[in-house]
Amino acid sequence: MEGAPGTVQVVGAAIVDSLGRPMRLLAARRTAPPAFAGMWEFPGGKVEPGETPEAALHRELAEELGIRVQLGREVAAPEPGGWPLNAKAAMRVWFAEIIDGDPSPLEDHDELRWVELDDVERLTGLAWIPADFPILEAVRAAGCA
Ligand SMILES: Nc1nc2c([nH]c(=O)n2[C@H]2C[C@H](O)[C@@H](COP(=O)(O)OP(=O)(O)OP(=O)(O)O)O2)c(=O)[nH]1
Repeated sequence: MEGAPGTVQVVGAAIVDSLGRPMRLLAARRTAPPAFAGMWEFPGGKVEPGETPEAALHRELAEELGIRVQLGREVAAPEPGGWPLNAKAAMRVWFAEIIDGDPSPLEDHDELRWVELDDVERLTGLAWIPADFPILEAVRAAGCA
């Protein structure tokens, strides 16, 4: 599904240790661009023309982290295009569990960290991209449901 016209469609993964009983979330620290370098995010990226959002997410996770995942449910977002990131972009986020590979920061990240979902202080204490905080809250709420 395409996002709203003129909107850059971004996809991200809330990678958890187990889709059935998520306890930990994998946070990734960006290396670029300078405005986002050092900030934590949901690994993912932009959907390319002709690509489905799910295919884009699988591609990005393979490129960036060297993993294959099983996607779980989508983290319900306030708009069909997903979570607003800025004036031009919105991100849809899916839960995901690793089914192959050991995640490593191959591209775009310099550190990966598993964080307990119920350790709110530690999780929200990371310097996430500001637009990600509401998403993080929804991930926690959905994951702990
Ligand atoms: N991947 C990701 N991007 C996010 C998050 N939060 C957030 O505001 N963004 C923004 C940063 C970027 O402006 C945009 C995603 O771009 P990207 O740089 O990850 O996309 P990409 O891998 O396809 O990169 P490129 O081809 O444009 O170089 O969305 C997040 O949690 N994950």
